[in-house]
Amino acid sequence: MSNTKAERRNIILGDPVPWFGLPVLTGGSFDLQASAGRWVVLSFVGSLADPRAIAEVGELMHLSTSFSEDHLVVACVYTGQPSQTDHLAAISSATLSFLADPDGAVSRSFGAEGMPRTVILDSMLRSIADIAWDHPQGHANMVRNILQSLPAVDDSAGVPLFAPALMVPRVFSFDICDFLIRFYETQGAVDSGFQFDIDGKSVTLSNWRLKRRSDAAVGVPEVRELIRDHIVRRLIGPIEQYFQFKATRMDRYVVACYDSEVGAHFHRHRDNINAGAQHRRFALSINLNKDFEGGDLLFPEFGRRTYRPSEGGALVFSCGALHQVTPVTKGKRYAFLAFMYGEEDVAKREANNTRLHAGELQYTSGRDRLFPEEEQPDDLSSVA
Ligand SMILES: O=C(O)CCC(=O)C(=O)O
Ligand SMILES: [Fe+2]
Repeated sequence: MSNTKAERRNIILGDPVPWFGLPVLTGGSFDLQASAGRWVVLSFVGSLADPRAIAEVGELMHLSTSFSEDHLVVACVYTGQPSQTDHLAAISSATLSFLADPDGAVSRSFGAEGMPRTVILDSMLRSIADIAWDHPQGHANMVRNILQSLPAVDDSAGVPLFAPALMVPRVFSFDICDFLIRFYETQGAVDSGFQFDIDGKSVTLSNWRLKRRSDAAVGVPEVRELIRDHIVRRLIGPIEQYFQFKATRMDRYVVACYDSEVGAHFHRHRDNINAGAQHRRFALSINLNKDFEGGDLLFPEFGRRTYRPSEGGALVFSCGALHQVTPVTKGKRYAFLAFMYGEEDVAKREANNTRLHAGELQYTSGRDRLFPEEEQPDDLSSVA
């Protein structure tokens, strides 16, 4: 989303900054929302032709090499149309990227019009520093001092951080867990794709750098019923009690497997960002086994603490939360995965059908009901 109409705006320290997406000069794209959960350094350097821009970027490049990508990332934002990008490809890294802001709209929205500057964000994408090139103590000097003084994200709040996730043990019995693992092994699984938005519409593509997992969709009515029944009896209550949300719909019943043999993992993402996924409210992960290493959930905005549901236990979290699954390093992690939402989201989901690329599964309300007995036959509901 390149915000072409953005007005000039000054950053208010402490406030969240606007999310944006921009192309990376060396290929791919940068999404600010997916970069949360670490210190983010946005350096608006103006035109690549400016010799000072080259000098400032040199300083940032040097600095970026001393940090890990879980701690800090630097993105240098250029305006105009840079012609030579080969040397940028050579110095790009996990902690340093170069973004194209051809019409300067994003730079303007960060107050960088006229005076290049570096804005530093915390793990929740709120600005903690705004350093202009004309800073009296020197721009590069100030940036260096700040970056070197930043604590680990885990220590950045001054108190221990916990993700707003609900852990509910014993939703599935061990027998159901074993049954679902056998179901996965006998039914056969397919490579699990990652959703991208292309031209405003969502499409599922395979990208093993972002996600490596195999999924078996649960289509058999009796198995779906077994799952639905346990979720309704054991999980809907706690979700309502602790999150004040009545989940009445659930979809994407999948048994997933993360296999250490292929370094299975799921990179940082949010579940409700894509055009066709905005109806999703809560994500549900139920682990089906425990004999594996790695494969933990992590919510980077709340530090590097990891979360692992017990065998048969559920972890429920907001689809708006940034999360990732760490690589499985030993054995296989099996999990039942689904998304939950409510009656008010059905219309949104139906409308989202037009925001799915051809070939994506179109939604029809019905099979996602958690309380099918409450379904009103159409002919009755239309009787005045
Ligand atoms: O493996 C998990 O527990 C979470 C998977 C996930 O984040 C997703 O499918 O969107
Ligand atoms: Fe997810």
